[in-house]
Amino acid sequence: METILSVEGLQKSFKGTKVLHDISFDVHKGEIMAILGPNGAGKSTTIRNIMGIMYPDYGQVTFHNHEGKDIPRHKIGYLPEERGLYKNVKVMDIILYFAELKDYPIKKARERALSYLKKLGLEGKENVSVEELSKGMGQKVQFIGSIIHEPELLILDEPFSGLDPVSQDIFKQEIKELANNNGTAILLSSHQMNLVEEMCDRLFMINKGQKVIYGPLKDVKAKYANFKCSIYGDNSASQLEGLDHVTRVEQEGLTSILYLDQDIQLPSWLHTLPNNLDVQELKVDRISLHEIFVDVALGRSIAEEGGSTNA
Ligand SMILES: Nc1ncnc2c1ncn2[C@@H]1O[C@H](COP(=O)(O)OP(=O)(O)OP(=O)(O)O)[C@@H](O)[C@H]1O
Repeated sequence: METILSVEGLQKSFKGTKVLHDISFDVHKGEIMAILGPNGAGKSTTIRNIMGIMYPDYGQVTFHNHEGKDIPRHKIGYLPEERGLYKNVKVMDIILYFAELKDYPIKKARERALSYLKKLGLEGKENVSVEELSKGMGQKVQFIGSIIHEPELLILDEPFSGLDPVSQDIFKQEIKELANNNGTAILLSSHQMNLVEEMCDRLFMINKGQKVIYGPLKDVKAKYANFKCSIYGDNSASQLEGLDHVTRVEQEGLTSILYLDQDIQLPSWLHTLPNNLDVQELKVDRISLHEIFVDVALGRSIAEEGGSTNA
């Protein structure tokens, strides 16, 4: 697997407060790598250090064999968290402006722009002024601007925020195609865990500027996605909490969710359930990436473990 971007031992402080502690990860050609974490975890600061908007106090960023200020940034595409386009400029002109900034041939850029406008449902909008677009439409134009020059590495900071579900699906599809068909290395920051779970190959989760989890999605799920058992029936929380292998219980109405520990053997555990439990319905699932994320954000077992899988 060819490494396109390598981040090693990144540290950054603002006014004496350390917000990044020893952040290290790679992004490979043709993969979608997610950078995840609660608000204020340090995702955007990491991305800004990669983009050279600021430089780290320690550590380094390597793109192919280029480091720091020598990185050829025209080979990188970037959709920043802060959205913004010049208002009284036509859609095509702003996209061509992005292409020009990256030294990309204008004729080719125009053809690509028309094709992407069509793909993203903005056919015929090329001569419309940016101020006449809705927020979501503007975001699509900015997205096109970030990929118009066929970047080898694409960094997307919260690409789905503010998009309706249909547009989210279109973006998701497009991002997957860029990775699978064009071999673009993609670093994606997002809070939409369901989308991340459907898209990413690997993930890097940080909390308070520190690595918590790093590895392929399937390994992360195998390691952290414990079973949970939902029971519909009239049961007391204290009885359920007393059952073997139950780490915590959440109740809403007559539904109880029992979170189970890693050591469980499911068939034998089901046999140990006492006969006096009221079980009208019972379902067992693995917890989702969303729940793994919530565990990390709330400092439950995963964060305490400071665990990582092998990337
Ligand atoms: N320019 C700055 N000056 C001072 N503190 C900053 C600056 N930029 C970020 N921070 C602080 O660094 C920490 C990490 O912020 P960052 O924006 O990287 O988090 P994030 O993970 O992207 O969060 P969110 O999900 O809310 O966008 C926060 O405590 C933030 O207040």
